[in-house]
This record gives sequence, C-alpha cells and structure tokens, in this order.
Amino acid sequence: MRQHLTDPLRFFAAFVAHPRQMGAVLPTSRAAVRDMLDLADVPGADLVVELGAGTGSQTGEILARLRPGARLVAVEIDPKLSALLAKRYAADDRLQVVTDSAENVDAYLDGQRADVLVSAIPFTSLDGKLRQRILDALPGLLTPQGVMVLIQYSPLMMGELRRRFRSVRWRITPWNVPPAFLFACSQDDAA
Ligand SMILES: C[S@@+](CC[C@H](N)C(=O)[O-])C[C@H]1O[C@@H](n2cnc3c(N)ncnc32)[C@H](O)[C@@H]1O
Repeated sequence: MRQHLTDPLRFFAAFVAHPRQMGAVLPTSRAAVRDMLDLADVPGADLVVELGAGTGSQTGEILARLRPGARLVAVEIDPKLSALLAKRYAADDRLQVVTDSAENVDAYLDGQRADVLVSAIPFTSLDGKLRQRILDALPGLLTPQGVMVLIQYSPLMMGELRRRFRSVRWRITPWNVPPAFLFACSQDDAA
C-alpha cells in the first residue's frame, strides 16, 4: 500500500472544499482497509471496481492483492484526487483511474462485470437522489457470484443494501477513526 505522509492533508483539504462529498475528515486506516478487503476474494478477481477512491487507501492494498493481468477500475469524482492516484500508480497498467461519478461507472467497464466491488462512497451524506442512483446501479455491476464490500460510519444503509442484495453480512472494525461498519453484499448466499 503506497500511502504518502501528505495524504491526510490532501484528504482534509478536499473535505473542507466538499464536506458532504468526502463524508469523512481522514482517509480510512490501513487496518480497516485490510479488514474490509478480507471480506472478498481480491486475489481471485479478474476485475475489481473501486468507487470513491479518494487518496487511495484501498487502491494501494487492492493492487497489492490483485494478480498480474487482472484489472482495477478506480472511480473518483474529485479531479484533484483522481489526478493524484493516476500519477502515483502510472506505472501499474492493471489500474485505470476514472474521474466521474460512481453512477456512470458501467460506461468504463467494456461490458465486463466486477468480481469484487469496493465502495467507500459516503452514502449517508450524499444528496438523496444521487444516493439512490448509485445504489440502484450497484447490483448490475457484479458477476452473479460477485461480492461488494462497503465501508460506512453507521448501520443506516443496511435496509437499502438488503433491498438490493440477497446476502448482506456486516461487522465493525474498531481500528479506524471513527470505528467503521463494513458490509459484504452478494446475490449468492454462498459468496
Ligand atoms: C470517505 S471518502 C473515502 C476515500 C478513500 N477510499 C478512503 O477510504 O480513505 C469518500 C470518497 O468518495 C468520493 N465520492 C463522493 N461521491 C462520489 C461519487 N458520486 N462518485 C465517485 N466518487 C465519489 C469522494 O470524493 C471521496 O474521495
């Protein structure tokens, strides 16, 4: 995971500029990222899609787990943050950084479906209509056995997730400021 000392400052500056869009004042901790990614089979994936990549807390760890030849599409709406990621990982041709809103990600997948979807989108602080558009797009992005992992700071999204996925597992990771809720969602009960 290639995090830089200046990342928390960049993150905080983005929060000051767009507080509801960022939804947090600090990047996700390394321990919480590991707990989150342990809920899905990243090493076995052909395609991983990341939504709300920010300063790359998850991006670096996904790349560390991803096999050669697999693909990561990381979506970030803030052009300053997406430019940072594109520059940092320019040498890794498994990664495609997209500057767009998460609800449009399908347009960048060339018809492929994700084996793993990793979301740090701050659903509870977003405008309600945007939140619904992104949530409605999520199930269609996954393969039938695919798993979506999410990080949230409250259990509020549980009902929305249960309406869209057959299986929703969750746990709390204490190793984050603030402690976070991690969800793993799938249409496959065995996933
Ligand atoms: C809580 S931060 C998480 C950043 C990073 N993944 C982490 O865990 O530290 C949420 C990120 O989602 C991005 N975001 C918010 N709304 C978005 C949208 N509609 N589409 C794509 N990214 C979005 C924000 O710009 C921000 O970088």
